[in-house]
Amino acid sequence: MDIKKLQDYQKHIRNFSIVAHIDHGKSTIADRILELTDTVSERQLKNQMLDDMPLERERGITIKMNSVEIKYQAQDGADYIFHLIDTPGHVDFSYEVSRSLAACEGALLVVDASQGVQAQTLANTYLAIDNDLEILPVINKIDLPSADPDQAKEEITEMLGIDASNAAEVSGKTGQGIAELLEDIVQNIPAPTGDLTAPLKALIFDSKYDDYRGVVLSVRIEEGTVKPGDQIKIMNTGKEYEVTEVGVSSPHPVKKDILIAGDVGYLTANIKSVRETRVGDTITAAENPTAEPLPGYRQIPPMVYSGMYPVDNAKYDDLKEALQKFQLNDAALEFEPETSTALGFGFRCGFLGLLHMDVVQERLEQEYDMDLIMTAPSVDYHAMMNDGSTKVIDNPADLPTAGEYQEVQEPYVKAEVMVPNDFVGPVMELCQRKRGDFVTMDYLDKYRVNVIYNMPLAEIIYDFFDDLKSSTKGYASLDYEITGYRATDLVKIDILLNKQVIDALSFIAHRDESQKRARQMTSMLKKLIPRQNFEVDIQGAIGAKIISRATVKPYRKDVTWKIHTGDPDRRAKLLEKQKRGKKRMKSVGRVEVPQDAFMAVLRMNDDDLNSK
Ligand SMILES: Nc1nc2c(ncn2[C@@H]2O[C@H](COP(=O)(O)OP(=O)(O)OP(=O)(O)O)[C@@H](O)[C@H]2O)c(=O)[nH]1
Repeated sequence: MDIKKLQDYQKHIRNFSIVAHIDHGKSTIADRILELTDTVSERQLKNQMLDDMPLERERGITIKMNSVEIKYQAQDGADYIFHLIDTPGHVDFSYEVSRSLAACEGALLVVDASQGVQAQTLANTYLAIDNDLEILPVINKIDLPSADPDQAKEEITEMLGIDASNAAEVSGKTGQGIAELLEDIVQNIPAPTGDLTAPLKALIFDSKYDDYRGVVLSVRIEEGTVKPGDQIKIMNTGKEYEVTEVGVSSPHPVKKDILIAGDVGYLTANIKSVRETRVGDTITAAENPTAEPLPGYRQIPPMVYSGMYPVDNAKYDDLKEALQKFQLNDAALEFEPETSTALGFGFRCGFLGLLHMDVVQERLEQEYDMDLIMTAPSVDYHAMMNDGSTKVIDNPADLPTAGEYQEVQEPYVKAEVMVPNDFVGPVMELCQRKRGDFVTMDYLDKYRVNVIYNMPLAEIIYDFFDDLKSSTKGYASLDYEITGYRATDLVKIDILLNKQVIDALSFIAHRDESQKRARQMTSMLKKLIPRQNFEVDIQGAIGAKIISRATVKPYRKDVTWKIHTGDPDRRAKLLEKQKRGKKRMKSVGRVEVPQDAFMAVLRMNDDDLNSK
């Protein structure tokens, strides 16, 4: 091994991430960089190359981060190696941002020239600062007529304390300024400095299960080197493996002979089981281990829980296996078995937020071919029991009956909403309606205000974000963090179908709102539960007291009655459609309940009730 050569190579590495507020153009800029450096040929370059999961493309959001090795010949004539690590932009995924930043020396801070600094810009910049990264401000979308790069620079300097006077001005759309940005990266982001001769010390920042190669680990080598044939040890578990392959993603896997301190790449070592590695663990050499592991990652607790059940009860084991595989790619997903009298055997799953929950459900259905019923999301409550113990309730059905506990506490968040002045009124009105307590209001500049409220997490996870967008014409941005638990006056509302309590439909609400919520829920269920050949009686109850009711009338004839004499093709199609619809139905007692009904609690907004 020629150390001099490797040291010289190391000096030419630049590891960086792109951080931004959602939609400010991270992925677009990444694409332009890939294109300009010929990392991907034009034929290969699909829009937003880094977002390779179908779901990401569909939704236009970056969910899992990816790293790409880019070769760049700078104006000084030398060849540089960039490792660009993409990060997700949604609040639900900030834990992944933090993970990817730990693998970098620098970050491009992308700010939309027409929007300026927004909530997630602040949050992500703080994560970058926490990781001691060199931050390069980049003003994007300068092609827009509404762009005001000087204003954006001023905001970065004032609000983040980062000198942005020399910030790159680019357009991810037209490619303007990207060439200069590449030079900026070479000049301003420091090269990694890890000791090449020290024992191996590498951080696992992501892992992926591959049917052929087993677990593929994304690693950042901090010290030493690693190559195929080396014996490695995972420090957390003490387990040893022989490295079978190392390489980089470019963005497709490219094998390499060796990875050295400063490299960001992948490693395989016949790691078979889902539970053998954890993102955040340190890898070292088995024979000559490093003294101390790297700091690792904070385990981010789930914020939202929901029951997940196979539509077909016989698929329980398949679902278990799918969840286990899935969890390898998604350290934030938690699950444990649970049973529901209504739905049978399933799992209680913990998610980072509603978007995360949707993403997990959709991917399990698409990639693992599962048909799932999910129950309404809930936060976890703490019940202070009469005997002095604390019971954690992540399933509303488990809330003990009144009298058995002293009080129930719910998680609270500090919510920061950044809005233009004109919308302060509607934002405050909304926060108040969601049981928020006003904390303070900071005027950021002439135009914008940061409004801070303490609010129950349960109010945020439902439709707060959508309501916020619609009451501010999309101008507001939201950031929140859990601050603790508070006792509030909560009650459990049970839903009965034909006099039978359906545990999967129970939910928890504030007592002041319980009557309204129960009414909304029963009328929503009336709309969602299809007619059956008998009457379905829907009731909302607190304990034994019925507080709302609705009835689904029986149907008279089968759906094809209108066209009995008509086209047989159409009749067949209609029956097929009906059958497909059934896939997502669950028989609860005798009543067929569709998936939507279990999510009805999410759709009980005021408009629906007012329209009654
Ligand atoms: N006019 C203009 N539009 C841009 C520019 N850069 C990005 N966009 C558009 O802005 C939108 C968001 O861009 P993305 O690159 O997906 O944003 P992102 O920050 O990666 O978003 P997430 O991955 O969801 O966090 C897309 O519709 C882009 O086409 C630009 O320089 N000019």
